Amino acid sequence: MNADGRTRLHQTPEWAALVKHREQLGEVRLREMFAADPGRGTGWTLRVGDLHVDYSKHLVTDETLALLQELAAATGVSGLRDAMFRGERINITEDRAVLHTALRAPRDAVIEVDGENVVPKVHAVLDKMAGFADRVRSGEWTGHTGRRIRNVVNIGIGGSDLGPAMAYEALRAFTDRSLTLRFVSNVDGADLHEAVRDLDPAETLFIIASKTFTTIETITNATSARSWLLDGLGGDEKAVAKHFVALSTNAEKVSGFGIDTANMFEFWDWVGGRYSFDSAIGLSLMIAIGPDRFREMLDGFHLVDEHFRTAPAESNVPLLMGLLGVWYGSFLGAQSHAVLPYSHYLSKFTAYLQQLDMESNGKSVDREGKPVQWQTGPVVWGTPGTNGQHAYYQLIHQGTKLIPADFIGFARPVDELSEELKAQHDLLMANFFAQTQALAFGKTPDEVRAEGVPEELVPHKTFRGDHPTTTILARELTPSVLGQLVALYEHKVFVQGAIWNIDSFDQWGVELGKVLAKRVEPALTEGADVPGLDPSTGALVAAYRELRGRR
Ligand SMILES: O=P(O)(O)OC[C@H]1O[C@H](O)[C@H](O)[C@@H](O)[C@@H]1O
Repeated sequence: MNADGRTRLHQTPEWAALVKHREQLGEVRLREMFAADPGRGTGWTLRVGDLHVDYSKHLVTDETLALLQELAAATGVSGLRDAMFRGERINITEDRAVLHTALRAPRDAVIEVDGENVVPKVHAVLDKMAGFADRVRSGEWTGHTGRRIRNVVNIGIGGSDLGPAMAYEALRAFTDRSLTLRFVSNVDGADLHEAVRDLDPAETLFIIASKTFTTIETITNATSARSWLLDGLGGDEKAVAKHFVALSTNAEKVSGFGIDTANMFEFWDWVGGRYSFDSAIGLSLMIAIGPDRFREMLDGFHLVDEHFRTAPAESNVPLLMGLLGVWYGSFLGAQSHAVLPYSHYLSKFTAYLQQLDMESNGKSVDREGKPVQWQTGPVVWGTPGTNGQHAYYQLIHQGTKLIPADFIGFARPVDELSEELKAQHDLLMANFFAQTQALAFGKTPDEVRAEGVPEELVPHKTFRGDHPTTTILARELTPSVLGQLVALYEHKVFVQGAIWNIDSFDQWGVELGKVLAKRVEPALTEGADVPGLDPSTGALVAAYRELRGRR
């Protein structure tokens, strides 16, 4: 029991019912479940927007799903969801509203934070971004020497990098191919070096993306980028105004850095970094794909927001995906979750989801600050599927770990591929379907024997199967579909955080390393003493100084 009288999650009857169900269920064999219910393949599918979602290959029965839904009801998922959409301060440790859903609301929507409708502000910034993006795209916005902008370099990290970088890759086929976009995040100077070494400063626009505008990696890279620009353009400080814009919530720090706030695109503290690429943080993407495509993407997000907000529990896709994750993590002991897109364009999608999911739900105290007695967020990992097949799928198929996976694929390749390359798409998707089939149904020893395999090799060539997957299939990867996919995962993460009773919207876990880095840096550069440095790190610092040629 908590101080406020709430029963803790693992002590609720709904949790106990799932523990008991798990014991009674024993081994789940997908072959048997499909044999008993041949309609499972067509019946266990849902549709949201353009996404066809198949969950038939999961280690669950009707009863499992019913019990999970009871857990969601008992833990107040829908109440917290409604509070989020209403703009209540559900990020309790930072005392903030959580309103990324307002970023994609239509112009006439009304969403209030502290009595103020934020939708007009959202659209005012979107309009300002659209005006700027159009001017860059048309060549009307020129650099300091009057040349048109041909290169856009986004400098940001975490939520100020991963979203636009991922979406730019995802929507490459919709981008203006005459523009070069690059993303710099790492404070390793090699990142900026490689990004600008072949660019002409006279044609390069830097977008400095930082919610707080205090992130040391970003400010350091932005300072170096400014030097590179000024060196290349003869040192006239006035050049900065034509080559630097900022995306931030912090006007004071932006002008302190030397960027005119007229060239700043604003967002607000109720937008979490990892939920921000549909805010001003998406400016680089908007320049690449144009404001109309960007709006299509926002409408895709909004469509899934509305689905999550209004669809009944049994057909609510983010709710279902969240519950399945809770089942595997909290009741079947899965530690990780693979996301495997069968699309080259989604090559950065899983990396993007890592921040979304792991920074949100990587928590070990509940909303009341008590240690959790249950598993929280999984390790999220994966790369585009076919590449993974030739690398780590072995472990998924025949290793000892339970790894639930999401397979994401598309029926059509992008239009601009040649006919020959388009024809390869069927082979790509044949792999997509074959893998989920093999994972679910495996290959029995008898099937292996029937192929004439010598007895001693039979165990090696047997596939147990029963590896659970969700299949998400859409016609093609458009801006709208990308928005739908991201919103689906945002809300999946929300559902899990709500059930586990953790604050999915803070990220205190990244703070300690930042503080310690600041403390250690003078030891590396000047050999200064670091008070309280532990012996292991102290010895490593000494070795570093020696290798670096500093004594
Ligand atoms: O956008 P910024 O304020 O520069 O923050 C960039 C990133 O850094 C932090 O360390 C947080 O962990 C992330 O949530 C955030 O997205």
